[in-house]
Amino acid sequence: MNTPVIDLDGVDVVFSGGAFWARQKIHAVKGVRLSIEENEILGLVGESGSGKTTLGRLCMGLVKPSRGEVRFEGKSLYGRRDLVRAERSIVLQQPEWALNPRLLVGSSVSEPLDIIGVESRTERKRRVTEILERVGLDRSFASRYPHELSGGQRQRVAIARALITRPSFIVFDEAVSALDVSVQTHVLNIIRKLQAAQRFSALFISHDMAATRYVSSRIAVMYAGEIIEIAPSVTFYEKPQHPYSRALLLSLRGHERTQFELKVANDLTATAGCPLSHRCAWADDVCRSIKPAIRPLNDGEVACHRAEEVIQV
Ligand SMILES: Nc1ncnc2c1ncn2[C@@H]1O[C@H](COP(=O)(O)OP(=O)(O)OP(=O)(O)O)[C@@H](O)[C@H]1O
Repeated sequence: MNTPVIDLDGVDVVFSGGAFWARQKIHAVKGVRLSIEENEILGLVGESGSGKTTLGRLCMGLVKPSRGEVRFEGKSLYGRRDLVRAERSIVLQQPEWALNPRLLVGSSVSEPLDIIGVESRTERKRRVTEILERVGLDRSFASRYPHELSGGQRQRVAIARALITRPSFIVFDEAVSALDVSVQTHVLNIIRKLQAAQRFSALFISHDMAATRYVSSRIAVMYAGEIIEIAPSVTFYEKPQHPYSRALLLSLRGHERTQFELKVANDLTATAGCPLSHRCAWADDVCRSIKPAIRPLNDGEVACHRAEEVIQV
């Protein structure tokens, strides 16, 4: 088997939060084991505050694990100066964070070429034109300023900037969430086409289950810092194995009543058992007292004592 592009091995992240007179520990990521294979887009879904962005930042080497290890192409991401930054890129929700308002689009898009030492003006121009065309913008956009563009066009420029060095791994963190639905579909199609052309691997972080399905080959569900289900996209959307994943999908399909109280977001009441037991209609005494470990089931992995029964219904 090939070495995964990204490999998280038992990773924890603990932040210090709160006011200085009442510091508290925030356990944002807990014991995560996850790998992203070559040429794969892994979708990461979960409620606000579940730890998705922290996981994305871990994969970029922007957050240091408090425990465990993050490997990029088999090598630890930390303490290594030889890992080239241009091999990993990130696309955020607000393209404004990636684009300098005082720079022409062409200059913003070509900037990352400095990291890989592309100095020839002709070559830089050629690469900018090529990548702009790949995101559906003609060469005239290179001589415009970000404020002259629509939100969707700005996000396409941010994607072009992230991809110009041909990174092998990209994090899309809520990259289409701020766009109108019709523009969203257009940008998702561009991501799919670019992935097919440049064959990068990616972590696609989103609240939006439909957008995630559209681009991802596998789905991971996060809750309170933990991965509670991972499965191939096809089977996940047909037959999710965790009651929480089922509830997320039912709410997507417009069902208001699910076995979960999805509205009680971030109610992380401490329990010795399953962290979801206080919200789950399936929970029994075992769920309330013993924490389920994530385990293989069918063609995925799930952290639920009663998953075999859940998938029968
Ligand atoms: N730098 C930080 N310092 C302290 N706490 C942090 C930091 N970054 C994140 N957190 C906390 O870690 C937890 C997970 O946050 P994170 O942003 O990873 O979640 P998320 O699932 O991406 O949420 P959202 O969808 O709202 O962006 C939250 O409780 C958050 O407040």
